[in-house]
Amino acid sequence: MATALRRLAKCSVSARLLSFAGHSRGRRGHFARPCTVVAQRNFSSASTMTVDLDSSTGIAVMKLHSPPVNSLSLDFLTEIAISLEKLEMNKGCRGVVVTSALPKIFSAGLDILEMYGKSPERCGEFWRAVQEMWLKFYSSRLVTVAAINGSSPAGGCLLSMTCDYRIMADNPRYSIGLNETQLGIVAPFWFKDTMVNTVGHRTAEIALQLGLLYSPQDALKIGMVDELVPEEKLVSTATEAMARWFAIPDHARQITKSAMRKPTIDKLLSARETDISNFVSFITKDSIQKSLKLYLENLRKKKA
Ligand SMILES: CCCCCCCC/C=C\C/C=C/C(=O)SCCNC(=O)CCNC(=O)[C@H](O)C(C)(C)COP(=O)(O)OP(=O)(O)OC[C@H]1O[C@@H](n2cnc3c(N)ncnc32)[C@H](O)[C@@H]1OP(=O)(O)O
Repeated sequence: MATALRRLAKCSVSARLLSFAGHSRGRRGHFARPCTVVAQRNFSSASTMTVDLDSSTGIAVMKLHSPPVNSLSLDFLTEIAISLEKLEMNKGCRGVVVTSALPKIFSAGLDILEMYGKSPERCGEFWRAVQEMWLKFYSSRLVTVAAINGSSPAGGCLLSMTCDYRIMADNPRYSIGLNETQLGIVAPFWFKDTMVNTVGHRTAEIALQLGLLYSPQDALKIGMVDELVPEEKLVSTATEAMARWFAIPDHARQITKSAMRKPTIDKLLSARETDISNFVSFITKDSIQKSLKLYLENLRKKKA
C-alpha cells in the first residue's frame, strides 16, 4: 500500500507547479481514486491521520496521528503529501489546518530511525519523500495554517514553516525550532531558506548554528509563529484566521504566494538529485551515524 502511494506521489510531481495560480482545474485524472468529500466526513484512508473537510466552509482539518511522536517516516511523509494532493484537487477545498491528534507533540521531526543504519538506497528514497512533502506544502494553492499543539523540533518546525500562518498553543513546556546541529547534522539549504523566509537572515543564522529550540513566547517574538492562544482554542482560532485569507480573491492570493515562494522552490527543483546524493553521502558517513546513535541513546536514556 505504502509503495503504491509512493509511486502515485512520484507521478504527481509534474502537476504540482500547475496548482499555483489557480491552474488546478481538471487535474482529477491524475489520481486513480478521485476524492469525493462529503461535509464533515473523514475521507482519509490512512490510519496515521484524519482529514475532515467541511464543505460548507471549504476548510479541511488534517490531524496527524502517528504515535508516539508523529515522527516523519517515509510512509508517513508519503501519506501526508498524498492527503494534501487530494485536497488540492478538490475544488470545494480552499484551506487546510494542520495539527496533531497526539497530546503534547505536533511532530518530533524526521524519523531518526530512517536515517540511522539504513542502506544508501533507502536513505535516498526517504529524502525524496522529505523533499516531496516540503514541495507540496510550500507550493500549495490552498491557504495552509499550522495549529501547533505541542513540541515541534526540526522537521516538525519545517512542516509548520511551509504553512502560510502559524498559531501555537501558549504552553511553556512546548518548543519549536530547527535543532539539527544539536544532533550533529546540518539543516539542508532549503530548510535554511524556509527559515530565512520566515524569521529573516540574522535570526536564522543564530537559530540554525546554535540549533535553538524556542518556547512559544520566544518563537512569537522572533516571528517563527504568528499567534499564541490557549490550547483549547487552537483549532477554532485557526479556522477563524482562515477567514481573513479567504476574504482575498484566491487568484490574487495564489499568484502572490507563488511570487514570494517560487525562487526558493525552483532552487530545490533544479538541484533535487544533487540534494539527494549530498544527503545520502552525508548521512551514511561513520561520524554522522555515530552522532545519530548517541542522540538516539540519549533520547532513550532520558526516559529511563
Ligand atoms: C553538507 C550538507 C549536506 C546536507 C545534509 C543534510 C542532512 C540533514 C539531515 C536531516 C535533517 C533532520 C531533520 C530532523 O527532523 S531530525 C529529528 C529531530 N528531532 C528531534 O531532535 C526530536 C527528538 N525528540 C524529542 O525531543 C522528544 O522525543 C519529544 C520532545 C518530541 C517528545 O518527548 P517525549 O514526549 O518525552 O517522548 P520521548 O522522548 O520519550 O519519545 C518517545 C519515543 O519516540 C522516540 N522518538 C522521539 N523523537 C523521535 C524522532 N525524531 N525519530 C524517531 N524516534 C523518535 C523516542 O526515542 C522514544 O522512543 P522509545 O524510547 O523507543 O519509546
